[in-house]
Amino acid sequence: MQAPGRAGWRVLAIDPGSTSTRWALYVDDNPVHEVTLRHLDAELEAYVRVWDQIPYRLERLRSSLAGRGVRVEDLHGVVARGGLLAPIPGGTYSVDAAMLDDLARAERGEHASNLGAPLAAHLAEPAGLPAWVVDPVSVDEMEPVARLSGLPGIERRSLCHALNMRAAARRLAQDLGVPYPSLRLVTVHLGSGVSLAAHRDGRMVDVCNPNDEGPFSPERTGSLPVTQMVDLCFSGRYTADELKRALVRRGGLVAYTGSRHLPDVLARAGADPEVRLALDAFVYQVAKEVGALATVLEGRVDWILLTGGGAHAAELVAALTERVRFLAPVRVDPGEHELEALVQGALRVLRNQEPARFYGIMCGG
Ligand SMILES: Nc1ncnc2c1ncn2[C@@H]1O[C@H](COP(=O)(O)OP(=O)(O)O)[C@@H](O)[C@H]1O
Ligand SMILES: CCCC(=O)OP(=O)(O)O
Repeated sequence: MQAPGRAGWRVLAIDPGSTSTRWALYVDDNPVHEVTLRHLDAELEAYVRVWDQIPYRLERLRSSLAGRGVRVEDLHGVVARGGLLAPIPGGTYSVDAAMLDDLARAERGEHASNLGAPLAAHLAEPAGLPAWVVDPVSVDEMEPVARLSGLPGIERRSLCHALNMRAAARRLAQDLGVPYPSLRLVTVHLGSGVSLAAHRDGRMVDVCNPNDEGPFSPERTGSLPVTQMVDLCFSGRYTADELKRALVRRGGLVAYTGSRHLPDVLARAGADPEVRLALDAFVYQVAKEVGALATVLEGRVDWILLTGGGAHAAELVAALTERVRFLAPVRVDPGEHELEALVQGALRVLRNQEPARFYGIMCGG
């Protein structure tokens, strides 16, 4: 691997989302460029599968990089958001054939983050550079006791906003001047989906998967009463795909209020009792899950950490804090910082602070 030289480590980070591809160039810990490329529905709907978007997004990335004068051959590596991979421990993973194979098949689901590894590899490989993903959404460090659902054959799945929750946990540890593994934390990612995790000994020993369970979110239902759900499945009103989409994209706050945007919901809550009830129920359910994860940590919680875009909403944060502060002090670290978290993961490898892991080896490939 190339040495950093006087100019420092130059890392390109890529974060593909459902309606955008964001990229950033960092030199060491400092951002030089941060760019969001927007993708219109009309541009993406031509692609049947998420994987089919690779040439289109790659072309947009290449021309945006060229427009800013960024040359791939001047970099030390390319890092991207990981996708719906096999359940693996957290860390920085080299993009390898087994990973690309898994993402191309998308057996664990279609998600824009599945594009991170192939985009990074397409840019890095011709220049002989390493490509990595960091803390993908499928990070799984759950204990055996957390996996049972109550029905043999259905296991709880560890899917969550691992990258942002772990990065916020590391920032908290750094600010406190203690190692991250020494902290017992409950983290809450307040995004369009709400993920939670209990952290102990540097591992997320239980998580709340926003697509399957826990509180409702700005656009997801979370847990539902199971017998009523069975009736809905057999009502003939939806195909399986339609129902899944409704649960993860059109459930929760947007279903009750017509909006998935917290500032909008908060602004209307004063005058509209139904919106107020939906907002109160959202806060109630998130707080209830914080309490559940506090019991995973036997009540010994050092901090409750609120992060994600929703943590910018002061009224929401105040209401949530009011309900959970009896458990532990609450720290607010708003925003997603995913590009920065990706770069930090790459830098830990470049600086030999952590080895890169190999997906194929981890998954027995
Ligand atoms: N600056 C902000 N102030 C208040 N609410 C915000 C802010 N940014 C995002 N949100 C809200 O947080 C929720 C999650 O949004 P976002 O962070 O964009 O999530 P995602 O990336 O998961 O779609 C949305 O309801 C959004 O309206
Ligand atoms: C599946 C957990 C991660 C997640 O929900 O990501 P998005 O909010 O980006 O869909």
